[in-house]
Amino acid sequence: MRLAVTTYEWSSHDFGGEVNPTDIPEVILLIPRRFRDERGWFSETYSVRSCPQALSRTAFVQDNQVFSAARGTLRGLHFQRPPQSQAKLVRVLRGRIFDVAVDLRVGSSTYGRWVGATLTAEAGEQLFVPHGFAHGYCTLEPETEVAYKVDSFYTPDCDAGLAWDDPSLDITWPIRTEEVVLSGRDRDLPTFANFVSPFRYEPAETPV
Ligand SMILES: Cc1cn([C@H]2C[C@H](O)[C@@H](COP(=O)(O)OP(=O)(O)O[C@H]3O[C@H](C)C(=O)[C@H](O)[C@H]3O)O2)c(=O)[nH]c1=O
Repeated sequence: MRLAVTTYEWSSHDFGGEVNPTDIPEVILLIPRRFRDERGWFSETYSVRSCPQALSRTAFVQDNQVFSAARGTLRGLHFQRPPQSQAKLVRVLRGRIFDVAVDLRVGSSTYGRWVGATLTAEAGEQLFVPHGFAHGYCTLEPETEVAYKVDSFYTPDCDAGLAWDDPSLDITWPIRTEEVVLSGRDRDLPTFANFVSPFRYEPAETPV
């Protein structure tokens, strides 16, 4: 079941943009401020100094950049199992995506539920996906480029996933099924019904 993403203005220069708690408070939508002038604009897209605590506590170790040729390219739902689970900070360099996080933390009040947000190069929205969540996105334009930070290195032996179209997750993807472009691996991912989660819910020590 989809949970809402609510937006409110955040005018503080501390971060300089907007931070939007979603209905799963650990999943955070951020819109870094853009300083515009006659040449264009400048934005600090990531800063340990000024980002929400949940991000400044995350020691990212790897940057990824992904090009998807076709609109409707769907990557996910993926996660890495412990001890190589990953938190991710996702943004779009070109085009638009619908980005989704699914709560896999046993004991969470939102276990098995998802939040989604449209991220665009035009506005610079970012989504922070913490440990314990599956992550996936579909592109909404051709030739979309996505960049994201992760806090654990790629570890194929820990790579895992769930089916994007699992009816028990009931994710409302904003694309028609017939236009979805999937990898062979993503076509064969298991369903949530047969899933035994390696993640446990741990209440955050401090607010995000
Ligand atoms: C993820 C990753 C992949 N690779 C290599 C492995 C393959 O040869 C090739 C494509 O990998 P894959 O098909 O797993 O790429 P995506 O389908 O975009 O996977 C990602 O999709 C969703 C959205 C995620 O959140 C994960 O970060 C990740 O699983 O890149 C690497 O060398 N390093 C990496 O960190």
